[in-house]
Amino acid sequence: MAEPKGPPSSSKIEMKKYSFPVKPIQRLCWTEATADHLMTHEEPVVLTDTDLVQSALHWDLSYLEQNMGPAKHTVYVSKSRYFMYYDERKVNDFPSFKEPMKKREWTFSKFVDEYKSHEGRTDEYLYYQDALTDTVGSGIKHDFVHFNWHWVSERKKRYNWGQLTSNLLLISQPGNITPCHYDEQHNFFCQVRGLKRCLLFAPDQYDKLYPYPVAHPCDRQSQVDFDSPDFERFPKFKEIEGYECILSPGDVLYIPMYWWHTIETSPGELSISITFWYRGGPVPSKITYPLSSQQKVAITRNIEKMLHEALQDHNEVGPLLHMICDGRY
Ligand SMILES: O=C(O)CCC(=O)C(=O)O
Ligand SMILES: [Fe+2]
Repeated sequence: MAEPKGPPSSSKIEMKKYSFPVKPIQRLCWTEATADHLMTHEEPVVLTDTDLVQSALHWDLSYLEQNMGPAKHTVYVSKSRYFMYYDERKVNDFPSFKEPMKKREWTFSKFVDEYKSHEGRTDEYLYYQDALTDTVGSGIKHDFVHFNWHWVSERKKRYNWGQLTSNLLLISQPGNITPCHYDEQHNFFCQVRGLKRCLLFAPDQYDKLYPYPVAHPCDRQSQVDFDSPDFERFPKFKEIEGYECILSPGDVLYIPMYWWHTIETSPGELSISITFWYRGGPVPSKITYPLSSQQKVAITRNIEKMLHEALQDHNEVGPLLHMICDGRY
């Protein structure tokens, strides 16, 4: 079968230029054997023809404004185009930590008003990021019920994933960027409106991406500034190699658990996306060795958490790890 026609490449739609090498993420009709092979091996793939969120492809700001209901929703406000996630529960342990963005709780119509008044501004940017819940009005409930739940639950069973945890609705201003991080869940990332460029890095690139310590509010995020990498602090970033795709409406990107990703909205237009996040499956009854990079990342997280818990001070974790390793391993 011929490869399905794809959206434009990043070189054709003015997006950020990076110096590291990237390979294309394959774009395949979900019924193809190669797509199934990639998913089975927890490798990313852009799936076409899933109809997963077909019923949402008509969503735009005015439809959402009329149908989202009166509840409040989370909108992040940032002084730059970067929206780095941080865990509010960890902020108090790091007194010098500066929140990279502010969290606001707004009704949808307040968001739309703010969105319109922020168009063209270069001092402040907005990014709506909230879970779809049953507070939404009947129009959106209807669209939600008509997502391709049959298809997605068949995928969950086939790949032995755990339960669906949430569907995050992401509404981005043109040009917004989510910096590089990994999540501890599998994700069917669905593009509904506009274009997004996704750069992914395999879990074995961990040492080249220098994540913040687990106790830090920016746990799971890379410390490397991709626009001007500090090669003295992060020398292995010079060896980074990634994968790239551009998503257009109807595309579903499988982002496997522990795969790093940074996502950029095209500068041309607003973007709407919906995530389907699934927990990892149960530990297999027969473990094979050597362990995968994913399993090793899980181990490092547990070691860091255990030391933090035992020492009760995140400042003591590094020195203890050095005491164990320096001159020994
Ligand atoms: O689309 C984005 O800006 C970020 C999405 C993301 O990180 C995710 O779905 O895991
Ligand atoms: Fe993510």
